[in-house]
Amino acid sequence: MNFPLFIDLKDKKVLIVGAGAIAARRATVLVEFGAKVTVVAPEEGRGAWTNHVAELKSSAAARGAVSAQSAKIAEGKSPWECQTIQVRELAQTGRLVWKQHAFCEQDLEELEQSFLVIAATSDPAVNDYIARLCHERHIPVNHAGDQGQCDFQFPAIVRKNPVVIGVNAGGKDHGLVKRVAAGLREWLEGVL
Ligand SMILES: C[C@@]1(CC(=O)O)C2=NC(=C\c3[nH]c(c(CCC(=O)O)c3CC(=O)O)Cc3[nH]c(c(CC(=O)O)c3CCC(=O)O)/C=C3\N/C(=C\2)[C@@H](CCC(=O)O)[C@]3(C)CC(=O)O)/[C@H]1CCC(=O)O
Ligand SMILES: NC(=O)c1ccc[n+]([C@@H]2O[C@H](COP(=O)([O-])OP(=O)(O)OC[C@H]3O[C@@H](n4cnc5c(N)ncnc54)[C@H](O)[C@@H]3O)[C@@H](O)[C@H]2O)c1
Repeated sequence: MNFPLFIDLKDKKVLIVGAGAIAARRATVLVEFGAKVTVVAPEEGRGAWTNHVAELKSSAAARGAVSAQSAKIAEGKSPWECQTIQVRELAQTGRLVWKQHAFCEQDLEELEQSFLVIAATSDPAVNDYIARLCHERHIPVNHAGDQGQCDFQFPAIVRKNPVVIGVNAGGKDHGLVKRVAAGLREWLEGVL
């Protein structure tokens, strides 16, 4: 069972390696909490994010909705599904710095200055390598493809100022986490 530590991320450097769906989901949340995020990746991902965007578009078109986002919100989808912002847009609007190349030696300094690191590339060997670099330097790392190499996990976040709730199931059931968070969001609306 993981301990829910509530960390002040304001102006702390976070390095995310990879720019796919997972990286975008994490970057969106971290930026919102004030972290100074740098992404290192040659291009945006073509994995889950591409499917997600295609699904958003077809669902919006089917409903004749004004925007894909509003269609999803109307369907009661979770915030990550509605609100995740792509890495390119976060970079273009100055909310993070995107170093557009594959992770290499010149990024070591960035890694060493980071408070947290997220290894979320589609290449397991690169993720393993980043996790190892972090473990050797005692920098907390989240490895998107292997929970055994993670020092911390991402919770589902429920928040209404000033309350923040993080939901986690020890990495055993993200579907359960999503359902619990959805229930808590509804409940929090009623009590605050
Ligand atoms: C809470 C949330 C936060 C977030 O990620 O932003 C979260 N996952 C969310 C969504 C989500 N995750 C996945 C999909 C399917 C589509 C997709 O691929 O994107 C979706 C989307 C959906 O379900 O709609 C697939 C998935 N997830 C993990 C694996 C690997 C594995 O299980 O090993 C796989 C692939 C294997 C599989 O498909 O089973 C692992 C993790 N997911 C975690 C958190 C961590 C601990 C969770 C726990 O405590 O159990 C951990 C360990 C990551 C970590 O932190 O290291 C967020 C809901 C936010 C919300 O609703 O507000
Ligand atoms: N934890 C979770 O919730 C979860 C869910 C699904 C998948 N995963 C894992 O997360 C990984 C990423 O998933 P995704 O859907 O975001 O992938 P994706 O394919 O959409 O994106 C991969 C990203 O990695 C980048 N990349 C590849 N090689 C790189 C390198 N050498 N240096 C820097 N960047 C590099 C690509 O440019 C791209 O931006 C998957 O491979 C899988 O292991 C985790």
